[in-house]
Amino acid sequence: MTIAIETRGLTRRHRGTPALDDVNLQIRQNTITGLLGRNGAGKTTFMSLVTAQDRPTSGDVRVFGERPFERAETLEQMCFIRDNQRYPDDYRAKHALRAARMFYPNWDQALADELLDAFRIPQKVVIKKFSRGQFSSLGIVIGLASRAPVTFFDEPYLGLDATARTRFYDVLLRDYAEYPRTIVLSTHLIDEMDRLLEHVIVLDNGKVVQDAAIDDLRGTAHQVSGKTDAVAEYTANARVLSRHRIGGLATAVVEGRLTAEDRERAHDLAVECSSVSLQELVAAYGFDAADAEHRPDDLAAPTASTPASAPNGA
Ligand SMILES: Nc1ncnc2c1ncn2[C@@H]1O[C@H](COP(=O)(O)OP(=O)(O)OP(=O)(O)O)[C@@H](O)[C@H]1O
Repeated sequence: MTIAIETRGLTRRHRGTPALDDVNLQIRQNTITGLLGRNGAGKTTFMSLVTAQDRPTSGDVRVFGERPFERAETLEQMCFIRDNQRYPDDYRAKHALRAARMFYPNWDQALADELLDAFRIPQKVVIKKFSRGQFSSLGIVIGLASRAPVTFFDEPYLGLDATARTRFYDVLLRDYAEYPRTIVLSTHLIDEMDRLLEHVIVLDNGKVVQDAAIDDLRGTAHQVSGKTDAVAEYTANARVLSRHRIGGLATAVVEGRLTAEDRERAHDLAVECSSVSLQELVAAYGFDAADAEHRPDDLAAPTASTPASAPNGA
């Protein structure tokens, strides 16, 4: 197993406030990893640090064993597609592609041409006049045609219509199958993109709260809903990731697989247990107990049933 990206104690602070806090991760070569988490969790910061677009306050980043900063051989192996990419005012799509072709050693012009057509990217309009979706599409074309051994897509779908998003997912899977490489995607469209992902990293407040193969992650938690008292009793000894209450009814996401014993207890307490989607699970990891305390309709989160070690103190 080759490690493509490794970070140790990776920390980035802005005026003392951590955007990324002591992150220790290993991302395997030739996998598609979803980098997930709430707004401000640290996803873009992580990608910027690994691609040497920003420098850590402390800690270490290695890409294929090398420190990327000011190391051309490592930098040309990485492609980082983000929504605030800037181009010169007079640049059209062909100029952006020409620059990318010169930079990325594995560039595939035939794939770039195919995708320009497929995403209907205008040829005669300067990039600065592109619509939001056209701008995202150009990033997708460059990210895929670069065939960079390590490719980062930071929320690549902004402004894309449903047809274009589906096309992106299909082309990504097709090209990855033919040319395996290490791809890291940040996304909030988790249920839509989970079929692409083999591994998931969840960040919250700059820290890693989950790092697992997607198949291991599925079923690591379940949801219980019913009358508030009954849900409280069901969760009395459980590690609760999130809780919500509407009127006299409550829902909680509980860590742990749903066992036959759980089903029996649920039946006795007249509560309903169900599986959670990846999106619901990630939302539960980002659940903010402190916020919930201020909302009268939510159960006060930190209770005896919620061990202090739970993510976010939830
Ligand atoms: N240049 C900066 N100066 C001050 N704070 C910053 C700076 N860049 C990032 N931050 C802060 O660092 C934290 C992490 O930001 P980051 O952009 O990495 O989050 P994210 O997970 O990518 O969020 P989103 O899903 O909204 O894109 C945020 O609280 C953000 O406000």
